[in-house]
Amino acid sequence: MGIVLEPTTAAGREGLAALLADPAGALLALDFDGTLSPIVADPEQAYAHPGAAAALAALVPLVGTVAVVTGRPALSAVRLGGFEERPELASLVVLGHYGAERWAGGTLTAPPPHPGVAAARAELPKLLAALGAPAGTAVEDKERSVAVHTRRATDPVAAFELLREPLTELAASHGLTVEPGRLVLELRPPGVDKGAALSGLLRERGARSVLYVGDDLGDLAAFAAVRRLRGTGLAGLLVASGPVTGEPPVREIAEQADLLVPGPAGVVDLLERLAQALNSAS
Ligand SMILES: O=P(O)(O)OC[C@H]1O[C@H](O[C@H]2O[C@H](CO)[C@@H](O)[C@H](O)[C@H]2O)[C@H](O)[C@@H](O)[C@@H]1O
Repeated sequence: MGIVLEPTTAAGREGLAALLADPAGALLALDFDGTLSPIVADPEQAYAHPGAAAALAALVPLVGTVAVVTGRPALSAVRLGGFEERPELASLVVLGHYGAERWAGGTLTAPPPHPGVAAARAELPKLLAALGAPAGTAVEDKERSVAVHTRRATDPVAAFELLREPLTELAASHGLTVEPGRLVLELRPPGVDKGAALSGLLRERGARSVLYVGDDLGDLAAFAAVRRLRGTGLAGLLVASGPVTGEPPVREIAEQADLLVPGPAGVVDLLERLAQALNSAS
């Protein structure tokens, strides 16, 4: 079939074989930051890899469903991904805010905002000042959540550790949860995660196989869902995107993956190889 992809696990090889044998029954789901887009200092500048939208567009007519599952607001991923500029991506589904939002067919559906987010956001500046958060600590207002980034601090890991517990307490005091990620602590409403989001979409589409690609702690819930569903007969291939920007891959993701690819360029290469294999089989 002309595809050089070698998952390191038997389950991963089964997942890949099922996807190639029955593409109409497959759901391809990918995280955004660190997977389709490189990790950069400014979250507003995290544009997708130049080949990402084209690679996704090539797969749309070949597989059952193509989706992006992200912690970002869905519209932020749509914009940075350049998804709306490609008519071939009209059927792309983007699940944003860990599944709380859904963008499909150009329309966004989302629940009302959790009141705790506005309250936590209002208290953040005073708390960060009281904690002596170092220069470079940055607040990303995501509307349905608020994220505190430490990547631009002189010692990003020390800043992350300084803020971790107090932000967890602030979140809890407003009925929110803290989602840790790559040098980011996000205060967001509980009750949704990428595992529930992915499982729901798999059910909705009646998918018989799934490929999920992720790079960060927020993707672990999706990895866990695929591992659980494999026990019920769904075929699944778990791919880790990493390392990126000189950072090692997130350990738990790399450990649980069936295949490791080198960052967004490696993800795009993987998508192109899949499309090539499916085209040559049809
Ligand atoms: O679920 P994802 O699509 O992976 O989104 C997770 C978070 O990604 C973004 O932050 C990360 O990428 C930034 C841009 O490269 C980087 O500066 C930051 O250090 C990373 O943590 C995004 O800003 C967050 O809102 C997302 O929740």
